Amino acid sequence: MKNIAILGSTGSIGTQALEVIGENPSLFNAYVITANNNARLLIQQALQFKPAYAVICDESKYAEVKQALAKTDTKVLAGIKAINEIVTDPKIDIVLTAMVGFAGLEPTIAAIKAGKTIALANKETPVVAGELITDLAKQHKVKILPVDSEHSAIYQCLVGEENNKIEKIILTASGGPFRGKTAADLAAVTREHALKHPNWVMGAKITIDSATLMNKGLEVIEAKWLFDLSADQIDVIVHPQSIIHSLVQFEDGSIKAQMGLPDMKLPIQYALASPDRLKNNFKRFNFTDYPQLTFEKPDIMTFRNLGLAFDALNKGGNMPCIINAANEVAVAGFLSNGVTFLAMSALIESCMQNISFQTQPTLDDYLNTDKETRIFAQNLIKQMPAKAYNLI
Ligand SMILES: NC(=O)C1=CN([C@@H]2O[C@H](COP(=O)(O)OP(=O)(O)OC[C@H]3O[C@@H](n4cnc5c(N)ncnc54)[C@H](OP(=O)(O)O)[C@@H]3O)[C@@H](O)[C@H]2O)C=CC1
Ligand SMILES: CC(=O)[C@@H](O)[C@H](O)COP(=O)(O)O
Ligand SMILES: [Mn+2]
Repeated sequence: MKNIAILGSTGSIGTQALEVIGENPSLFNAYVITANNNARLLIQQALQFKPAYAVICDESKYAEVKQALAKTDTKVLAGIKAINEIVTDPKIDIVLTAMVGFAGLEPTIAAIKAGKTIALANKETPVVAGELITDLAKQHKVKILPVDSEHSAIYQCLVGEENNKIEKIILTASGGPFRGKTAADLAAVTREHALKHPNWVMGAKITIDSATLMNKGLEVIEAKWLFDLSADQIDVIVHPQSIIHSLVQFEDGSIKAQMGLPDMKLPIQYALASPDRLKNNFKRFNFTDYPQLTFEKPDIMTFRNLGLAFDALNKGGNMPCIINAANEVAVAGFLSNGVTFLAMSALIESCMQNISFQTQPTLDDYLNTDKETRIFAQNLIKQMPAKAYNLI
């Protein structure tokens, strides 16, 4: 029986992880669950899964959760510091990082330092601090098992290939809801359009990232660190059906792909059960339902974020941290209707040009870069009319 700490149990990945745990009660136990402020769902999950701990980040919701769980054995904690502490509990086997955004960084570091296996969904962590995280994982002999579907695909393709060199990897991208659109079309798109992903149902932030292709940019950086690759070993191909989740090309030219219907429960289950595969009743892929699997080049002239992410990867240092923070502010601004779709790339580029660059950042430097970038980006949003951004 593995004890799992699910950081972000109330989100898209978190709720699907609980489904996987519920389907395999003899293998997995939800030992810790956490939410940012969704107290109602956290309470429901605690009543159903009976974890040892339920943590609510928003301290103003503590009393509500505590009262609702008063007659249970679940201990209730509050605040982000409580998450950093609870991940070190000796009974935890795996920490599933399913929180969204930069907030995932410190709990992931705390969990690695405590020697916990990491099931990594929070891609922002390796984007911001890939070198620091992978060095720490080596130092503490900790496994980082990818949950992101593309990285899980690559990881699965690499099983049994430990002695073989990777020539390159090919990350597949759906192209998002605006595939094929021109910049003029994009000037008028709304958050409602952008939130309709063609193949996946996910949290709001990653869904917008998919629409701008920033998700693929973040995944390129994530892949660099998880698989120790250089930027020119990472290709991106648009595959609108999201059936091939990614591919690895070895030095003999042979390509291995991992395929399946788009369903995050599979990579979540694979990470939790690793190295085993578990029998399940997930819907199976049928070739005749998909007479065409198609592939095309990403349009990086229109969807500028993918190119910006490659620039950040090539520049290194704290630049990926800068694009991550700028992107989080841009996406929040777009979701609240204050920033237009095209303005998001302009905002990110402006942050890349203006925030102090550091070649060898420490954790404190990342924390400061994140703060500095958010303030700068928020000021840009306040000062400049959205229309002006649209013209850049
Ligand atoms: N959804 C997907 O299919 C995929 C997601 N990922 C990655 O997984 C991560 C989670 O994504 P997803 O599940 O879609 O996101 P959601 O927005 O659906 O869920 C986010 C979770 O994190 C919690 N949370 C949000 N902000 C904070 C914070 N500041 N401090 C602590 N907890 C917080 C939320 O709590 P509350 O509910 O209270 O707000 C919620 O439990 C992201 O990094 C994403 O890129 C990767 C591949 C696929
Ligand atoms: C499910 C998952 O891993 C997402 O990251 C998904 O890949 C998003 O799709 P695109 O970014 O390819 O549109
Ligand atoms: Mn992905």
